Amino acid sequence: MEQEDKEEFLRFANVKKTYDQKALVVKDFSLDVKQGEFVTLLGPSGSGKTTVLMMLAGFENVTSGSITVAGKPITNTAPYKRNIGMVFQNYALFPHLTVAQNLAYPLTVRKMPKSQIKEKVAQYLKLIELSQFGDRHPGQLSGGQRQRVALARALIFEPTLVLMDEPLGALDKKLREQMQFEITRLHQKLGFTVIYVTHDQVEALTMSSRIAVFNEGVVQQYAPPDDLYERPANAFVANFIGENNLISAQLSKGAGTDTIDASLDCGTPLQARNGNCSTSDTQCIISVRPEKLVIKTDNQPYDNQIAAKFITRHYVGDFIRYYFQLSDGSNITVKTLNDTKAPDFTEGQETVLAWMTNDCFAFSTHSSRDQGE
Ligand SMILES: Nc1ncnc2c1ncn2[C@@H]1O[C@H](COP(=O)(O)OP(=O)(O)OP(=O)(O)O)[C@@H](O)[C@H]1O
Repeated sequence: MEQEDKEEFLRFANVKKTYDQKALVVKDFSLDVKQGEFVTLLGPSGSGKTTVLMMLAGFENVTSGSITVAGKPITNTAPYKRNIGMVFQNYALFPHLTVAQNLAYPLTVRKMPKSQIKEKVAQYLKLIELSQFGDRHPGQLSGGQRQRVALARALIFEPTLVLMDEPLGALDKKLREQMQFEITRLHQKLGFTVIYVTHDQVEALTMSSRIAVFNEGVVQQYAPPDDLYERPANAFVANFIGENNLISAQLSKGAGTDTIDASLDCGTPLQARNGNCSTSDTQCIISVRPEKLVIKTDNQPYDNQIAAKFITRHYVGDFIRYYFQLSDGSNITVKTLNDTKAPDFTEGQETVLAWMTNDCFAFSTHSSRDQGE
């Protein structure tokens, strides 16, 4: 990937933050971002994502640790001198100024000559395809148009770093998708570095070059979207990103190796890839995604299989979600494409589910990265 050749641009090193001098809301945050990357912070509510952005922007001080941009510490630099663009969910446009005046504002405060400002505003209005709307006020625009103006205003002074905190949170699904496309297009065209916060996993997976999954102020995994989805580092990430069946099991052998033998609590033996189990683990959590499970209808061989009882199925349009129960009462979900092969069952009917070892992980039961590590 071309990003690999680039220098580290932004670096958080062991950043900690407390608001009340008691509890750390950011416990030990370290992250390297390369120039031009699109990095998303993803995590449950209250895990410290906005706090990290605020410290980077300079609106909150850092309790300890350092933040450097292009090798220089910025923690003592005033916010307006950090040259960082910001986009928030609520647009934050000046309602009494026209669209063109809103765009001109960051250039005026930077004392750019008037003729250049005019040129630049026209260029950015064109970039966001709102050339005809320069004389309107924000109140005369749709939500999507307003957010495009907010985006252009954050970019017009050519910041090297742009922070976006839930920028599309107020938009409906269709507009959101259009704006995701728009932000990606501008990012590719202009080459700035983005630190993005969202609750929307699909948004994070489709837009980011790398995602940092947060829990309780600590990064659990920092990786490109496909790695995160296909190779979660621990049970927290496996559970947080996408859907997963997480089933408790006993380790039989192989905890120090790449492939593990285990038996589910219902007694069924299986093989799994070693997610992060060590030789000290005796129990583990088996994770297998619903779309990797197959409802057996023929004799095609699979590495693992298990008897299950059909409970119900939900029609979701392009796919069907089946709910089954294992003999120990635990539940398991299967997702299949809604095609002619999607089977029908009656409630309580016995069937067999199957999957490949490669699609299945064993994770330690005490594996999430926390402050103790
Ligand atoms: N100004 C503040 N004063 C005191 N505590 C704060 C302040 N801002 C945030 N917190 C606390 O810090 C923790 C992290 O909050 P933060 O907003 O960074 O999380 P988040 O991951 O962005 O959450 P969300 O996804 O809900 O926006 C929370 O427990 C929150 O209550």
